[in-house]
Amino acid sequence: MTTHISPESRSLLFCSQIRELESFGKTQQTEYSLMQKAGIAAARLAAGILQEKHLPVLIIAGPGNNGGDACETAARLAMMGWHCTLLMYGEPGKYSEDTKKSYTFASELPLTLQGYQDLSDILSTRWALIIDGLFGIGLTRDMDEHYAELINGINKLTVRSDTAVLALDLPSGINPDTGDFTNTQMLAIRADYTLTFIANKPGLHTAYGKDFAGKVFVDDLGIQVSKIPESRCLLIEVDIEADMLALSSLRRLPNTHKGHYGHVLIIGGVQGMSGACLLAGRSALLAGAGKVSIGFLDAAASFDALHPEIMCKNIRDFTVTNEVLVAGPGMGTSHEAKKILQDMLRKNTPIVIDADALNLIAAEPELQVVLRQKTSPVILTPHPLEAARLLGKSITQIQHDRLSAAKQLATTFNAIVILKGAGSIVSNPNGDILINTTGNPGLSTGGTGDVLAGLCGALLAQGMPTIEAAKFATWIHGKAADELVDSGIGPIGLCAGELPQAIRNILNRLVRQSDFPSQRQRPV
Ligand SMILES: NC(=O)C1=CN([C@@H]2O[C@H](COP(=O)(O)OP(=O)(O)OC[C@H]3O[C@@H](n4cnc5c(N)ncnc54)[C@H](O)[C@@H]3O)[C@@H](O)[C@H]2O)[C@H](O)CC1
Ligand SMILES: [K+]
Repeated sequence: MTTHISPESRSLLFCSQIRELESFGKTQQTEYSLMQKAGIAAARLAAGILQEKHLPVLIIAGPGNNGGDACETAARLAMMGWHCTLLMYGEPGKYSEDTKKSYTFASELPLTLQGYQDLSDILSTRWALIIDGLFGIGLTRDMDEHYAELINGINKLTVRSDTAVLALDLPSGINPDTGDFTNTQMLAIRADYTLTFIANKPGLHTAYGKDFAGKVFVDDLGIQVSKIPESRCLLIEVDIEADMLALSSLRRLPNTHKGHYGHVLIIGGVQGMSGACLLAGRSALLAGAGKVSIGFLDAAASFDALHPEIMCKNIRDFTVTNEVLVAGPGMGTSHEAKKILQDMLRKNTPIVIDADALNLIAAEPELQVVLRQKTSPVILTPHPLEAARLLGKSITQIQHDRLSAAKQLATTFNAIVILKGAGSIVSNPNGDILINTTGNPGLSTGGTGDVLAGLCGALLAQGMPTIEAAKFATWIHGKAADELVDSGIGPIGLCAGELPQAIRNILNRLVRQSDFPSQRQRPV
């Protein structure tokens, strides 16, 4: 039996694909059923979390097969000597065959079986670990009152104690495909760890799923790898070996000059918003662009006191030839801004479109036509509100299914899209989707989007292919924030202006590691 728990399973499968694999798995003759394998893997992980100390564990079993996984886990933990209380929902008479077997197995072992009628003892006990087997991928309706009471009670209990929560398959209440809640009450069990079965799932890595899943582990339950469909939805991880080719575009040969590393032109900066352009420009500079200019829409700053290397002019004084454009930071949405953007979109150069440039495109069908016709590389970097404007939807609709929104933007505008937010989505018009793994709430502050746009521009300017530039920029931007937080800078008070130096460190480290075979290692 192969029960291998890997924290790094990058392929993400949708619910319909998991169901197919589940059906296939059931036809395979093996010593253990899928449910038994799930229980064995979960008990093993729980033992690791508890560091083998035999403390009280609460296992919650719901009415479906997720509840069966829970019974199986409780049974295995009881056999290993843990003090288990199994809180049962649902009626044994209505269980699936597998769940019935697991329930019978558990009920014959030394553990405390409890019904859900009175939660007062449950919610006042100091559990070392709570295992959530209430609902898995089968939950589609709103929560009945007794489930709502349990979920609220568990979340209140764990927020003020050191009780750890392990979710089986997914935190109950989270949609496996989208990361949104499955219910209009916005209820889900908040987990510290999720052990997901058969394959990793997109909903654990974006939107509310990212908040509620904690650290994700994957167990394939021994399903033959050859049966697992090739996924078009992957987690972004930078891997020195696998990303060698993309990183090679950042290597520098001795006999080169600034012209080899491209010229990034930031376009924006109306009166009162020039800081956005400075942030984007500084980011492009520290991310390695050979030359950086800012074309201000209003009176230009004469130079950037922090980085006098950046050339500052009025945008009307530029003749655009082969620069990489970053349009939008602090651009405003005036008629003049629209005209300039229209001009820039017509140039046959790569362009990163952010902030007000996105708002202008959302409001002006003429600009949409020009954008769709572009043949040079385009990266759009909307946050959810900008995405909502571009698609004529509400933010709630965008966040309800971030993957579909990013996909729709990419196909509508024939561009690579980075939909920002917890678990940023990178979408390719060909249908491939990436979900970012780095970043933290320290990024929820003004100017971080300008830094991302500048970074995208710099990577394009240095010759990285468009999809790679979007992927690396998203990952490195989040990683920079993670490293700043690790060193005590943030999440509270992390400033966008602190990101470019951290980005520079990461880029140089990645290139160094990919350059010298002896130093190759994973960039963790
Ligand atoms: N089938 C297998 O061999 C394996 C399944 N695994 C686990 O099973 C779940 C999916 O199981 P399923 O029974 O389809 O769904 P759930 O357990 O999530 O529960 C759905 C269950 O609950 C009922 N229900 C749905 N919504 C509500 C509601 N709001 N109130 C009350 N009841 C509700 C619904 O009718 C169903 O009966 C999967 O996630 C895995 O954890 C394992 O992978 C092992 C193999
Ligand atoms: K669950």
